[in-house]
Amino acid sequence: MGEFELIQKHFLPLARSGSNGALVLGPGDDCAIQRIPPGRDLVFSIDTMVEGIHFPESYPPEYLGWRVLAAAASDLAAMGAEPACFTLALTLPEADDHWLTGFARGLADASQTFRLALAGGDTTRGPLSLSVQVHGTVAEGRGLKRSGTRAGDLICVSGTLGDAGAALDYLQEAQPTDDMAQLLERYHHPHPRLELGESLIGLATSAIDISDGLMADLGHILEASKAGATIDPALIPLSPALSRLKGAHAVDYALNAGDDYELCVTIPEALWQGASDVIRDQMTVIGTVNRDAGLHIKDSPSLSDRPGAGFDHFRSKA
Ligand SMILES: Nc1ncnc2c1ncn2[C@@H]1O[C@H](COP(=O)(O)OP(=O)(O)O)[C@@H](O)[C@H]1O
Ligand SMILES: Cc1ncc(C[n+]2csc(CCOP(=O)(O)OP(=O)(O)O)c2C)c(N)n1
Ligand SMILES: [Mg+2]
Repeated sequence: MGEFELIQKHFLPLARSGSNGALVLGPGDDCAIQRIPPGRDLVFSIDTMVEGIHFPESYPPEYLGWRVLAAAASDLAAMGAEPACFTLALTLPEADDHWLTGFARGLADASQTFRLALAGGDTTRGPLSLSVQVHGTVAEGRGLKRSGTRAGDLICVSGTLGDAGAALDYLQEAQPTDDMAQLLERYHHPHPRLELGESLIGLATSAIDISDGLMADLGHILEASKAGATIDPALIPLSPALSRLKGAHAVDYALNAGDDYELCVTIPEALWQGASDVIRDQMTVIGTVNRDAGLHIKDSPSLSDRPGAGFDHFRSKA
């Protein structure tokens, strides 16, 4: 199968089935064309996944198709953006029809679920890696940023944390228990909080999605906002499966493991009290922003500001 045949067979049908009003021109020309509605800002970001770093070797292609788009879409959720379209740069060691069929199926599922149309891409030969650029829009000037939180704001996270990160311990498990299977599902099928992100515009003073771990990603908010925070580890939402499997260590996964693709946001207390049940039901208050610099973990000074928290591709081992 040649490069053009591969694109025609596996990606053009996907582009047609997932097309939406945002795209004036999809794949097949030198560029795609996206129309930005009046009064909206374009919001865009790119993310790369590399075999052996972001997903294991011989990872099922259908999971990979979903995961790569979900992880990229999570950045749109963190900005409160409405999804529009994406491009895909795919580097493959070989054109394996079976692999491509599975990959395209997972990608199509995610494309439809997240309302992100495939706008174009690039296909090359080499070690397996994928880059996805996502585009969305937000009302002019309203995009949620990492900066903007003030002392007194509540720190809230969506869902439960730590499951996907802990799932790494069970990826090779031949016969996972039900609890392990629940964690593995969180790793294979992350669900970026797109609707929640959009609904937080006007409430959240800052936002980030948790890809590197809560400590690291909340740290980015605090740095961008020039603020500090105290969080109570006892308030961090954990799934029953994670608590059963990891006991007292469950909270360490929630703080540092990453791969959650949940949101961490700050909200002034009065706005949180008045927030809709739909929002409040998806989120848990875990602490407050304060003036003193640094991130403090209540009752655990040894954990506070622990250097090296989160995932850093270039952290030196020294
Ligand atoms: N090579 C690069 N050139 C320019 N900006 C970059 C580059 N790599 C990362 N960034 C920027 O640094 C910021 C943090 O990146 P990253 O940690 O990858 O964010 P995220 O977790 O949201 O994907 C982003 O604003 C991103 O655009
Ligand atoms: C096989 C495997 N090992 C380890 C991890 C853990 N991991 C790898 S990268 C990463 C952080 C997110 O990656 P990054 O490239 O920093 O994404 P971004 O913050 O840009 O969204 C995590 C938690 C994983 N997902 N899969
Ligand atoms: Mg990134």
